[in-house]
Amino acid sequence: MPETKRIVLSSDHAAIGLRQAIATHISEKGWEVEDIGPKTPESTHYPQHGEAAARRVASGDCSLGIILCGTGQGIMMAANKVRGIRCGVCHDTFSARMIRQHNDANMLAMGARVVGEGLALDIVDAFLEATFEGGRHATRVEMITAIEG
Ligand SMILES: O=C(CO)[C@H](O)[C@H](O)COP(=O)(O)O
Repeated sequence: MPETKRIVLSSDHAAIGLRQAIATHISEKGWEVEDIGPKTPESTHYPQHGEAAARRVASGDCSLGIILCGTGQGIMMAANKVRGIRCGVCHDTFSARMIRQHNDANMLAMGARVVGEGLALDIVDAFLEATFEGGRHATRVEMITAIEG
């Protein structure tokens, strides 16, 4: 579990309802939630929301981030352009656990047009409850970081 229990949430227009459900769910579990996503359903652009959330994590302001769009893919691609970010798209609980345990992911992306709310909340729980195992996985994460130059 990270030291700071502050988490940033964001999304584009495709995932506002799911984002609000996740905010409520994780607040009830004691997380301080910084929800920086759009409040109204007008069409918007996922790269700006992915980048803004990623910068909150990269700066250390938030220890983790959860970002959403229709598929999770575009917003994940944007977040991973920010130095220090390791974000994976997960639509199953096994992957959500493993990106923390093996990849030390600091952001989770999901697609609101892919998963229903019940599964999405289970995925969030799996992500938040898992911890990085270190050891051989730390070597590999360091190799990912080295690619950033
Ligand atoms: O999933 C997404 C990006 O990966 C976006 O949410 C999706 O492309 C938005 O589509 P539209 O503008 O048709 O609502």
